[in-house]
This record gives sequence, C-alpha cells and structure tokens, in this order.
Amino acid sequence: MNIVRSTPWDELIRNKSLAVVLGLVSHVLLMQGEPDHQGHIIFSVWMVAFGIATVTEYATDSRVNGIFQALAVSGLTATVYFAALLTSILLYRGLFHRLRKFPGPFLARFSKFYSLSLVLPDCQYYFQVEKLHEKYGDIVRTGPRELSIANADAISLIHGPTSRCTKGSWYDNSKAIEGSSLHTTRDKRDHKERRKIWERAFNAKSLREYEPRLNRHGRALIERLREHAAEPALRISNWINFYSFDIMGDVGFSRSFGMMEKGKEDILIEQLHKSMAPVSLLTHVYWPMSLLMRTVGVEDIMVFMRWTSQVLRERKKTQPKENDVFGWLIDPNDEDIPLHLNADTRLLVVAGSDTTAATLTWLFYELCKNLDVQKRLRKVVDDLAGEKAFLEVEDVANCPHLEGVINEALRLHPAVPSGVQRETPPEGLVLPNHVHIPGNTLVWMPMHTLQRNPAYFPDPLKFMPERWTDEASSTHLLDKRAFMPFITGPYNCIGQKLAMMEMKSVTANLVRAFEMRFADGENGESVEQDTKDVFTLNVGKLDVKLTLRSA
Ligand code: HEM
Repeated sequence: MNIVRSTPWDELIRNKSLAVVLGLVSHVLLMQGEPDHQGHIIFSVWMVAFGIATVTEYATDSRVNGIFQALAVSGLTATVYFAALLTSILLYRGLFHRLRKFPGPFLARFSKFYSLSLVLPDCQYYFQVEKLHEKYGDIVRTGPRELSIANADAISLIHGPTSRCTKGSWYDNSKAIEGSSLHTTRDKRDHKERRKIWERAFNAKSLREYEPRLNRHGRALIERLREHAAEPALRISNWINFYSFDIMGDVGFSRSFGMMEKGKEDILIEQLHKSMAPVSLLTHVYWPMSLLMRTVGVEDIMVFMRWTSQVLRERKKTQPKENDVFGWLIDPNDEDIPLHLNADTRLLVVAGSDTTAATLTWLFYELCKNLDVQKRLRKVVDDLAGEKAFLEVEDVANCPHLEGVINEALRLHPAVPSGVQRETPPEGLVLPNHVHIPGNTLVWMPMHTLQRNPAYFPDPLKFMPERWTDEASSTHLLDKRAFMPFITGPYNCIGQKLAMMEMKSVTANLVRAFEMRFADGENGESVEQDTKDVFTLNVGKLDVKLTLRSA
C-alpha cells in the first residue's frame, strides 16, 4: 500500500519547542479548577494524544521505517513535554507557591507523595504528623497546597458554625461510583437540607426510641461474654466490633447483622472493610487513585452497594414496630432508591460502627493498663446500679465519672485521628495570631496532636478521667476547645449522642459484670502497633481475661 507522506505534520510532532510550550500550557490548565479526581480523564487524553502523534508520525514521515521508529519519535517529544510540565510544576511549588513561607519538610512542598511515604508501611500517619509539629511548630506545610494546623485558636475559624471553609476535594473520592452521602456532599446548601432530615432521626425523641434496641444488644453482648468468660484469652476487640455493627444495622434499618449471635464477622462487613483500604492512601494522592477506584478498587464498593440497594428496597416495603434511622430518610413516594441513599447507608454503617468499636477497644485497653482506673470506675458504677445486675441506657445517662473515662479514651485515641479536610475560602483566613492562611488552601487540624498537647491537657499521656470532673478540671483541662473527637460546627458528628449512649452502656455493664485484665501473653502491643488509620481507625486485636464477678 502506498502511504501519502507530508512534512508539516511530522515537523510538528518533532518540534521540541512546541512540546515545551504545550507542557507549560498544560500546567496552567491543570492549576485551574480541581483536577484531583480527573486522573482518569487526564491520563486518557495523554494516551489518545500520544496514539494520534505516533500514528501520524508513522503515516506521514518518510524518515521512519516502521511503527517502533514512530514510537521513538513521539516518545521523545512526549518526554520533552513531560519534562517541561514537571519542571514547571516543581519550580512553581518549590519557589513561587502562595504557601512557600510556611515551614515543613522540603519534599512535602513538591508532592503529596511525600505524605504517602509517611503513611506506609504502618498507616499511622497521625504519629508522623505529630513529629512534624514538634519540629516545625503549629503550622506545617504537609503538601503543595496543604497545611496542618495544630492550634486551638484556629478551630472556630476552620470548623465553627460561621466558618467560611468548605469541605475539600478529599470528599469526592467515591462520588463517581456511589454519589455523595450527607458526609461527602461538598455543597453547603445540599448538606444543610439533607442534615435537617437526618436531625429528625437523631433528636432527643428519636434517641429515646432507640434505647430498647440498645439495651437488648447490650444485654446480648454481656450474655455472650459471660459464655466465653472462662476462656484464658477472649478477643474483646472482635466482640465489640460485632456489637457495634449489630446495633447500627438494627437502629439504622431494623436489620441486625447477627454478628454477636454468629460470633463472627459478617461477610459483607469484611467486604466493606476491604473497600475502605484504599482510603488511607486516597487521603494523600488522589489522581492515580481515581484510576484505581475505577478499576480494582470498585468491585468491593459495588458489592456493598448492591446489598444496600436490596436492603433499602426491602426496608421500604416494611413498617418496623420500632422507629429506625432510615424510616426518616426513605421517602415512601420515591419509586426507586436514590443513589445517594446507598452512600448514606454505607456512611451510617461505617461512621456509626467502626468509630464506636475503635473507641471502646482503646478504652478497654486503657482499663487493662490502668487497673486502678478500672477499680474506681467499678465502684462508681456499683454505687449507681444498687441492686441492678444490668444498667439500662437511661441509668447511665448522667454519670460524670463514666463520661470522664470515655472522654479520656476519645482524647488519647480519637477515632478520626488525622482530623478532617477543609478548604479555605478564596480570600483566605486570618488566624487570631494574625497569620494569614491563603485562599483555596487545604487545611487539616490533626486531632491526635491537638488532644495530646500539654498546653491544653497537662500530663497529656496520663489516662485521667478526673480531668473531666470537678476533681481535676482546673489543673488538667486547660483548653476544652482542643477536644473535638466529633468535630464541631455544622458538619459535626450527628451520631455523637447515640455513640455516647452505646459506649456508656457497654462500659458500665462490662465493669459491673467482670473484672478485666490483659490475657496472658498480651500487653496491648497489637493495639498500639497494628492499628491503621483508614480515615476511621482500624484497631489491632485486643485479648483479655474476664473474671466473672460474683455479685
Ligand atoms: C466514637 C464514636 C464516633 C466518633 C469519634 C465520630 C466522629 C465523627 C467525626 C469526626 C465526624 C466528622 C467527619 C468529617 O467532617 O469529615 C463525624 C461525622 C458523622 N458521624 Fe460520627 N462519630 C462517631 C459515631 C457516630 C455514630 C454512632 C453515628 C451514627 C449513628 C455517626 C454518624 C456520623 C455522620 C452521619 C456524620 C456526617 C455528619 C455530617 O457531615 O453532617 N457517628 N463523626
């Protein structure tokens, strides 16, 4: 076959100056808007352009003999293009960026891959951030356009009710697949309207209606623990997990996962946890992940979505005897289940279960480590219980010492340890110490660091429930603002009261029924070392020995 060859096209493809200009123009274009989650589109455009250049070169350049030579020519031009693009990005981020005056690790200013290097291999980024704050101070540049701010004075500006900050692009991670949940929607108006509906499911009246379910599951847990109490090592972290998921299924859509009964993790929850694994990485580098989420990461989410659609469809057809959360969220007039309700179901199960389970596991770890604290708590609970063998949710509603124990677990081991992402408004923010945070900066307030700061909580590593009661608040609780395990402001945790009800009920009944210590061979090391931050905490295993109390 005779191919027509023309010079202007191949000259264009071989033109290195043009490649440099295109590299610089691409950088300017990438800086517009938010390319964070467009990795798959950008990658496709590059591949198509490269393909067209190679075929054109092959078809129009009489100097090339065969496709490999054409590939070499377009490959060289692509290398020049990417070198120009990369040089431009690195120079801009390193020398001219609006965040250049903020201190931080040298490499962090160039790429979020630096943070990824801190995440791997143990997924305990929050400890690394703490070290960065020790070295660089309250404000650290942790990425090209990202700051970590560990200063209680900044909380109301970033998270408060009148804050002009919005949720950052992190929240769009799985939007393409499952839409936005109440938690991940970034549109303030959409959030406000949806939150109004959710609030009905979590107001005082609704919470009272959930109490019988909580009591039933609390009794079931203590019963199962009694059955296993003779074992030399009982994996309490598993049982707490079973309990919190069963409750969320039941309170959420009247369908317990039955994990306490089976004594093992439901296959769906296993799948759900697997689908969250990429999240710890997504927190840092989104654009390659947008490719992964559309390929390998998507199947686990899809499995869970198929399940949620089915559960919600079935839930819609029934009228449970007791009210549940989705009774408020499902619109009986809707023909189908809207996409965002799938996301809301996943939100409810994850946000409501993993967080509570993680906090309780840490709390029991602390009670084993600090036997004197356990003893004192038992005395308080015994006094409260009188003759009762089991304390119902309302029996423990007002017990400052018990609350102090839970607050200490939430303070030392926040379930969302790295904090949450916000983006500053275009005009930026001026902190009370007059530091200006430029506009469109991604900011994180690291809870783990804030809540262990001796300026706010003297003797910060000491597990001290009295910090939260009259006994020691004046000396050991110097700035309560820095305690924000549930975040504050319009996006705060809607389930915090329910979480406190669950945690108080389980903790009080556990110390009432048993004495607990680390099992032989256990020293809490696994909890400390194997806990992984995948947005919420995936806590390592904890084995305890329970001794049934005779009372
Ligand atoms: C110890 C237990 C818990 C902790 C530490 C916790 C923590 C948090 C935090 C820090 C946020 C803010 C997330 C963000 O802005 O990105 C949040 C939001 C949320 N939490 Fe919780 N949570 C807990 C339990 C629960 C429970 C039991 C439920 C449900 C029953 C729940 C439902 C939610 C929901 C729906 C949101 C999104 C609220 C919104 O964006 O308006 N959480 N939680």
